[in-house]
Amino acid sequence: MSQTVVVIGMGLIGGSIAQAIKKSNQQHKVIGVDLDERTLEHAKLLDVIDEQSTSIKEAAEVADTIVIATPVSKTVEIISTQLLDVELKDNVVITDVGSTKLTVIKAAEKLVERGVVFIGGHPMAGSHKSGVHGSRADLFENAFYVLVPPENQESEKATEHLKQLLEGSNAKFVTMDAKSHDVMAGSVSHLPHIVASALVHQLKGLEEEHPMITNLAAGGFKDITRIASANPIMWRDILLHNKDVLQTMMEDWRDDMERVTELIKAADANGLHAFFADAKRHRDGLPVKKAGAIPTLNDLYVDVPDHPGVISDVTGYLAECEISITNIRIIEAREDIMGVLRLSFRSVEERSRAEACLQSHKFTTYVGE
Ligand SMILES: NC(=O)c1ccc[n+]([C@@H]2O[C@H](COP(=O)([O-])OP(=O)(O)OC[C@H]3O[C@@H](n4cnc5c(N)ncnc54)[C@H](O)[C@@H]3O)[C@@H](O)[C@H]2O)c1
Ligand SMILES: O=C(O)C(=O)C[C@]1(C(=O)O)C=C[C@@H](O)C=C1
Repeated sequence: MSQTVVVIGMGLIGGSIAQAIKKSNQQHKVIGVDLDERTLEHAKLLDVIDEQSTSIKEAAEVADTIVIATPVSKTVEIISTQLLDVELKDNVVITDVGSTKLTVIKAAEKLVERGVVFIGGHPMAGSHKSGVHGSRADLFENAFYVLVPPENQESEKATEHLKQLLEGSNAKFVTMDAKSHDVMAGSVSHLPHIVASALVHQLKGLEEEHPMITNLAAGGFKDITRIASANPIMWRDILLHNKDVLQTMMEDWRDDMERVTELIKAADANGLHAFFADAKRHRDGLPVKKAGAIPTLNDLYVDVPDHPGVISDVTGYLAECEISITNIRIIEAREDIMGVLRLSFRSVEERSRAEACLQSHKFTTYVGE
């Protein structure tokens, strides 16, 4: 049966949700709502949505499902004020995609009191890029997608409805309570974001005295600080809405840094070794292949001889095989040694096809997981 789905906030996540819904529900109508008309024009041109609107009220009135994909403070405002003034359909299901859950669920209490079903949501995948241009139907493929249903009878039916609606995302749905979500997301997403941005601030502070410093910032710094390029409004809101959890985590973090400082001061070789060895053991044991904690990047490593044109050979063969690369990086390219290329693909299937394609051209490839 055809339904109307309204997605409020046509950015990276809203656009990806809209595309995933359209992928597996061609019969549904997806209306995109945003404050920014140009964003809506682009979403329409890119075929991300069927219709556009700048009015939450007008769109929400005709919606069977509403997905709110704005920064968390706006989401809270929309839920606790704007949607309260709307004559919603009787069986409407409302969800959000915000990176924090407790304040969002709390904000939804008034709607819930009115008999509206609200299920919190958070797809655990994304990017440091924002905006509808970066959105993709497969952005959440293989990633965990957290749902926070209320404790009542209708929630089971509504949860199933959402899972079905979002089936095209190929995400792995899990349900949990808001508090547990905020603690876990605080550890694996929010605290790392603060640390990444702090590292960039530290580099900035040294730039005047050491102008060469940015040239030396190689793999490690780039890997650990990529996320510092994300949207500051989104991250401001995340910290404001996971305040209590993050205060405690920052204190624990400070204690940890204090502990390492003491080990350095005391030149405690064993203590320092244990600090790194313990982290390595734990990090190496994290589920890389499974969806989740460390999302698979679908990477393929390719040995390349050190001669001019070899990278264009690799990309050329992949183009011939009609395989798109989402990221490419030279890991080792020093003189006299074999270089290693790291290629990233959208899915494991694409990576397998790339493997076969490059092996048929006599390249040695391996999956680094
Ligand atoms: N980016 C990620 O990696 C990621 C991953 C998972 C969840 N999230 C969550 O998803 C949400 C959206 O993030 P994003 O990365 O898509 O941001 P984005 O900046 O790409 O998009 C947000 C969109 O919301 C619109 N908007 C803002 N206020 C609005 C309002 N009052 N009414 C209508 N539209 C409004 C903006 O114009 C923009 O187009 C956030 O809550 C974020 O915490 C982000
Ligand atoms: O991959 C990235 O760039 C992200 O930062 C994605 C990321 C994360 O921290 O893992 C960011 C915020 C979200 O709420 C979920 C996912």
